[in-house]
Amino acid sequence: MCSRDCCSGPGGSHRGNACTDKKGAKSGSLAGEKIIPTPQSLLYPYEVIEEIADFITKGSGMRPRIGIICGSGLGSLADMIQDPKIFEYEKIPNFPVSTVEGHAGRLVVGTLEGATVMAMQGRFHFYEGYPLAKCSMPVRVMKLCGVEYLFATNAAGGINPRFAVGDIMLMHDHVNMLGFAGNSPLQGPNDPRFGPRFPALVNSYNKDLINKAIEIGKAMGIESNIHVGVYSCLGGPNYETIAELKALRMMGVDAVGMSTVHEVITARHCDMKVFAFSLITNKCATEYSDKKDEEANHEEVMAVAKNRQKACCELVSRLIREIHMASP
Ligand SMILES: O=P(O)(O)O[C@H]1O[C@H](CO)[C@@H](O)[C@H]1O
Ligand code: HPA
Repeated sequence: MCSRDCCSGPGGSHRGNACTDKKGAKSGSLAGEKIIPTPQSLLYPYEVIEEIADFITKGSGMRPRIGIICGSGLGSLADMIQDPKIFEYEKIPNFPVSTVEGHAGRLVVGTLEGATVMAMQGRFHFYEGYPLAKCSMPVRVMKLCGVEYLFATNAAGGINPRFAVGDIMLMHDHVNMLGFAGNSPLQGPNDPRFGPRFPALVNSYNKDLINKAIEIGKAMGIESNIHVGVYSCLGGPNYETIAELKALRMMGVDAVGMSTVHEVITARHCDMKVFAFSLITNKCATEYSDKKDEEANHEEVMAVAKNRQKACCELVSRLIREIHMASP
């Protein structure tokens, strides 16, 4: 019997790290025992994620229901949390550290608008040298802490010419460029305690939450600054070339960044409801120009995020209030 609970009954076994059921059919992803498994999904076995989640729920005395990932310069989303219990990433067992400016590197657990929440003030990016499974590992920790809703936020460059700096794009879909290149946070043997081997990603972004956010934008008087669109994640850390931006636009991408997609994939794999938005911190040039001020830079990204944090905080807190009021 398989000790990881992933085989279908007696006789199930692991060959290498692949899981075989009693008929010998593989439920993991390895083609044969002589193939060295990709370390991706094996980096954090279920039990390790469980230990981290226990550390947080016992340390905070809470089982949060909503998880928030703060984008670059949007750490103030976590500052709204009441009675916060703060966990520095370096003190959480087996947690990576944040290396990017604007990502403080701490987990904040508490209440917001009556709901129990946990927020990551600092996310992990592929370009920091972390594999995607490591970047999105905290989403699985959230799941085992009890989180049902993931709120993922990011700073992004606007490719859609209708977008202005400071606008908010509610994500209704994504183009996973890292996936096009054969990379996924779910790569490697699958542990069905998290989710299925082949998760569907249509309708990943919860329509009810998008509609509620649009209504909230109207109530806030910022409807002309709210859009619904498609986000794409590139590996970074370099910003995009003009040719890449033109290609993304032709593919129907409205905003581009270097995060979020792998977190959403991981969240949908374990059946969390997802709400995500991009704060447009810069307009992406799609024509060649010598003007230095048209080049994307992280200082501008941070400055715009700081300027727009109030609107982003209000949108998030109002939406959480609605979720909490609908089912306390
Ligand atoms: O996606 P977040 O973490 O908000 O940050 C965005 O801003 C940084 C570039 O300025 C990149 O990390 C990009 O992904
Ligand atoms: N490109 C990629 N990531 C980003 C951008 C951008 O223009 N702005 C903020 N994050």
